[in-house]
Formats: sequence, C-alpha cells, structure tokens
Amino acid sequence: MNIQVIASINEARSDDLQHKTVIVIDVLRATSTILTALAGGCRTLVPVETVSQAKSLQGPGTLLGGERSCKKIPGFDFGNSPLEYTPEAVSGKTLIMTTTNGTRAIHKARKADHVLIGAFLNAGACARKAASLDQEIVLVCSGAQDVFSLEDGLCAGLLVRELLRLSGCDPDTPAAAQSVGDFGLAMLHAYRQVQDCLPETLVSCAGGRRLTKLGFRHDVTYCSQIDVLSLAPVVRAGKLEPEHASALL
Ligand SMILES: O=C(O)[C@H](CS(=O)(=O)O)OP(=O)(O)O
Ligand SMILES: [Mg+2]
Repeated sequence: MNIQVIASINEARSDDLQHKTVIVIDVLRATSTILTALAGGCRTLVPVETVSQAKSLQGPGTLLGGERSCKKIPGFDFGNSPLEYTPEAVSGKTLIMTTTNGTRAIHKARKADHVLIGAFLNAGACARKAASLDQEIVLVCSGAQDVFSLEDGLCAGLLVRELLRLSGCDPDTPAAAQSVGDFGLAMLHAYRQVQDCLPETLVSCAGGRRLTKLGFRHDVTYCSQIDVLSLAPVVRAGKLEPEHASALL
C-alpha cells in the first residue's frame, strides 16, 4: 500500500491527486465538524471555498455554517464549532459550509478519484474505507493559512498506523517506511509519542491555543476523541451525505 502524507494545502497540487484516494484532515475543526453534522443526521453537506459561494447556494431549507478567523460569519446559522451541530439543529437539513482551511482543502482534492473526510473522531472507519478502495492513498493535512498544523499531522500519523495495519504491514519494518515516506513516518512516530495525552497536546498546539483563547476549549477536547464516530463519508459531486461505515465495509 502506498501512502503519502502532505503537510499543508500549500503543498497539495490538484493535478497530482488524480487517480488517487485522498483523505482530507482538518482536526481543528472543519472535518471534525463535518463528521459531527453528518452523524447528527444532516441530509446533505456542501463544502464551498468562499462566503459568497455559500450565500449564493442559500435557499429555502438550507442552513449556512462556517467561520472566518474562528468566528461565525455574519448572517450564518452556525459557526465552526462541532458542538453547535446537534441532531436537533441539523437533522434532515442541507448545510452549506465554508471554513478557512478545511473546506478549501476539500476543494483542492476535487480531481482525486475519491475524497474522504478524516479526523480523530472517525479514524478507524476512515482508514477501513480508504483501504477498501485499493488505490494509492494521499493524506492531505489542511494546516492553517497554508502552514503545517500539528493536530492534522498527528491525525495523519494515526491514519498511517491504521492503514499499515489493515495492509498487514508491521509499521516498524523497512517495507512500511518505504510505503509511507519520511514525512509519513515522522507523523506516525509523533502520534505514538503523544497518543496517551492527545487532548493536552491538542490544547497546547497553535490551533488549540487560538481556539482556547477564543473560548472554544471544549471543541479542542471534543475533537481529540478517537473512533467515536463510525462514519466514512465520501465527497460525491461536491456534496457529502451520511454513509455509515457499517453499510459500506
Ligand atoms: O475554525 C477553525 O477552527 C479554523 C480557523 S483558523 O483559520 O485555523 O484559525 O478553520 P478550519 O478551516 O477548520 O481550520
Ligand atoms: Mg484547521
């Protein structure tokens, strides 16, 4: 199994993602929020790049969600806090979402054969779905403002571990090292180093500190939970719909 980890949107080139399975990771907070909304019964979620695109898709029965500078966009129904996307708020709804990094990364991956949404929350289900597609896998860490973010890299490290396990490859062998490359290997080792103190690590990294300062510390600890959602959603025709791993694998 060939697995590549890309450190930030800046390093991802759309053309290079063709014929591949891409997992987009934005732990804080876009992909964690998208997964939470879909798990809460949101019927369709449309990730878009800009605020004006989101507004242009607004219609009866649609809700707008997302952030700029971590804060809810004026006129939008939700910000980017996963805790806002309760089943009561989103069940049966169509959501249009735009965030600074995550929805941009999803758009960047548009030429890939398959685009999956990954986070700590659904790491196991996401790895199983990606492995079942039997293609080269690229993990795109969204990062923040085109720069690497530790939380996304750590999640990539966990996904690398899961994907290697699923392919029957011992992560500590030269064969594993060769199939993930040096950056993927670095993320795997980084994840192993902090796996027992993930919430604290996420609170202490730059994105976690920024969110904590703005009053979103509970978001950070929520997003550090592993495998609490068995959802492996795939972007189809620019949209996401709930697809439970149990129905797919
Ligand atoms: O809302 C978030 O957590 C971030 C904001 S920031 O630009 O990283 O400060 O957006 P996201 O697209 O979820 O990374
Ligand atoms: Mg982020």
